[in-house]
Amino acid sequence: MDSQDKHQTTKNHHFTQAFKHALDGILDIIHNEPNMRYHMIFALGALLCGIILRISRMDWLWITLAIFTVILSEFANTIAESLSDLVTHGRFDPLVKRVKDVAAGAVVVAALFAVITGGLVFVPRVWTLLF
Ligand SMILES: Nc1ncnc2c1ncn2[C@@H]1O[C@H](COP(=O)(O)OP(=O)(O)OP(=O)(O)O)[C@@H](O)[C@H]1O
Repeated sequence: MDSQDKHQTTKNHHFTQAFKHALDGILDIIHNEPNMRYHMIFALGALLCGIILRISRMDWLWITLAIFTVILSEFANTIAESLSDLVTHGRFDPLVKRVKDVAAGAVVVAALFAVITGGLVFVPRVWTLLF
């Protein structure tokens, strides 16, 4: 990243520049949001279980959907938090409380979807293996 890029406020000039900034965003959220790292560890666990238990193509679709739903909800949550902090600078605001709580709720709902999906896919397979 050159010094001009660091303080860029204009539109991206080409695809590689846009992609690099998108990559910066992904690395930033992984580096700065512990919850994102937990989501990724769980996702890796689900992928390993899928490989070990040889789940079907349809089950892979559900597991992938669940993983990306949780990850995207964490992106949305982080965007909401960052914009809120930008506006309030640490000052309490009831509307910001609502924004942050609703955004956090979205992550919980997505995580619930992932837990249910994982349960529906993996539990019957483990059950058949054990009994
Ligand atoms: N400026 C504010 N005004 C009102 N309420 C706030 C404000 N900042 C934080 N809060 C309240 O504190 C809670 C925690 O805020 P914070 O920004 O630390 O989110 P978090 O859920 O801990 O973040 P993360 O998703 O990174 O764990 C929010 O859900 C909200 O209820």
